Amino acid sequence: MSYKAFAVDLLTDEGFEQFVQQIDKLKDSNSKEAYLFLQQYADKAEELSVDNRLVFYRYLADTYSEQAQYQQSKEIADKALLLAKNLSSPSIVSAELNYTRGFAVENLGEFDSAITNYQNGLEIAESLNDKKNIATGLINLGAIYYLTQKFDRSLIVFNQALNIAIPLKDNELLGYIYSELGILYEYMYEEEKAMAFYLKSYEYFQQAGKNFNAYNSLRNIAINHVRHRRYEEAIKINKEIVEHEKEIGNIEIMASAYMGLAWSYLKKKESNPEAAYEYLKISEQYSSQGEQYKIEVSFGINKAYLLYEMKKYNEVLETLSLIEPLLQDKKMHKAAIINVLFLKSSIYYEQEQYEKAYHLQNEYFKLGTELRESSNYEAVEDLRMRYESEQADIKKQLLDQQQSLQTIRLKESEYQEENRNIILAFSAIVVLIIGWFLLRIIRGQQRLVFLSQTDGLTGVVNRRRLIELSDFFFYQAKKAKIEFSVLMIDVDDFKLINDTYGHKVGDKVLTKVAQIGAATMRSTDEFGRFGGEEFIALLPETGLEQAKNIAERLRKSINEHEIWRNLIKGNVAVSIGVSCVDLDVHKNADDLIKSADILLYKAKNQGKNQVCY
Ligand SMILES: Nc1nc2c(ncn2[C@@H]2O[C@H](COP(=O)(O)OP(=O)(O)OP(=O)(O)O)[C@@H](O)[C@H]2O)c(=O)[nH]1
Repeated sequence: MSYKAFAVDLLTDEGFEQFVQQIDKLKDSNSKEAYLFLQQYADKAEELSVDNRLVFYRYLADTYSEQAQYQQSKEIADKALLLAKNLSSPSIVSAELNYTRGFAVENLGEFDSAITNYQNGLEIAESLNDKKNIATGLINLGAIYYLTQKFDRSLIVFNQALNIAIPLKDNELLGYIYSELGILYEYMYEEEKAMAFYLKSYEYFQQAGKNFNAYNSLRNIAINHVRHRRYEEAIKINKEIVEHEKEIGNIEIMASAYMGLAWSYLKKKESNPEAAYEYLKISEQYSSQGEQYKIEVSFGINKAYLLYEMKKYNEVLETLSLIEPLLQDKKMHKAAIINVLFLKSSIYYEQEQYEKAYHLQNEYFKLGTELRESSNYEAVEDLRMRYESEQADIKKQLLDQQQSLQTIRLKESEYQEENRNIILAFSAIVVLIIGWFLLRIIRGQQRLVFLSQTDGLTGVVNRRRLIELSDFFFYQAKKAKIEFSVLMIDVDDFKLINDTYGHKVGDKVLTKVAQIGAATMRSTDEFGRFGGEEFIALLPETGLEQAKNIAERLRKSINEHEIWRNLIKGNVAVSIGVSCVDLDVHKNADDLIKSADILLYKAKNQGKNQVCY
């Protein structure tokens, strides 16, 4: 359907209901056409009654938002909210206008103002006991919370929304909640759960006939694929998306589809930087059409990363200089700033401007730690478990109320199969723009290992990094119930080596031990210097038995190495303590390291040059 096919005299109080129905249809099929259609009537709205005028303005503000014209959306919503003050009793359209305004300012980076609007809207909806709008307000609040890293609050309000939406059986609402839960789980590094929620939201939007939203859910699925580095698949899907441009009619999705293509072409096995650059340019054209703060920042960061990968360092700095003012003015979440710091410090490092690189890198780590601490993943984990079991209970109750559980399950599985086929047929996804921030942080942290956390003498990772990594592996082991072992390694009679051959030789011995240690490890392990003549090996996804074998192999490689002949008389030996995570005994990574240390001293006491576990 085209907006031109609409009759022009539709916007009257008498025909208003019909007008709204038509607009709803048009919005579902093509948001750009709905936007163009409403534009034609903007002047005519003055002739409507106050009630109808408010509804018209809400639609107008909504379509502005859908076209990423947030400033206009905000202005229209402000005008309408002023008008709403004249109403004799509160109307639900005031709640909706608050949500619309909140969404606009959220995308302009004004988070506090957005929270106020969402809370105002929620209050009105509650006073009118309008369940759907209460749920909508909760969804909006939940999204702001995860954007500002308050994951626990976000989880709470999404679950409140879910508890309202499930009995209402409102597919559109459920689509929104699952989509938001998907993003939240993505922020919490729960990739599989995120994917499951996106799929659910896709299914609900499909059932609700919400075309644009369904595409948006598919776009969110994309980030999941990209995180797993399935670039070929991402290319196929992004190409599908760009082919459906007319149907989708949204510049944000287009900008991110082309950005997704650019990344995939650059990072895939047979990298194609030229194609990547071309796609980057197309993406730039789309993103420049919108004034969306999120697009501007995200696009800029993505562009900078791509240029960095292409080693176009001056262009990277130029791009970053355009983003930085946006970050200073507005309260965007810290992830964006972290990315800018990382990129700048990496470039200064490449350009051998070490002092600048070091300075920025310190800021990067400080902010990274703050971000991690403020996120408080463990507390969220407990909440998550509670809510997931609660949801499972609610679902069971609902099913119990209907026919026999057996038939329903059968129907469900048929339905899921059908949906899976639809998804496979589409296989269309685009990158979720905010999600890129997260992806970039992970990469950033990996790269900076080489810049800062290396032991100056031996070249292996230093104590600080070992502690960070052990915390991370321990958290993973606890969360996903996978094993994690630690080897504590100490050079035997090292004082004697120092005293006999001097400190220089002592240093060489330490360097060689580090080199042999690092070379003996698997690619997933980390070998580093803990201090003095002590080393640690971190072995993620490794049980005690396997860790013992690795420790023994390491002890032998060091003790039997030929290199010692050139340095000292006899061979260098090490003692090793081996400990594997036992959640009944170890509360954190520090406990685990202490266990390994105790076993190391047992090995020393039993005669050195041996492994104890
Ligand atoms: N050359 C050199 N020596 C170091 C370095 N760091 C610590 N040391 C020395 O390592 C020696 C460690 O000695 P001890 O703790 O007595 O241990 P040990 O002689 O290895 O004895 P056991 O551990 O019982 O086998 C000390 O003399 C330290 O001064 C370093 O970076 N370079």
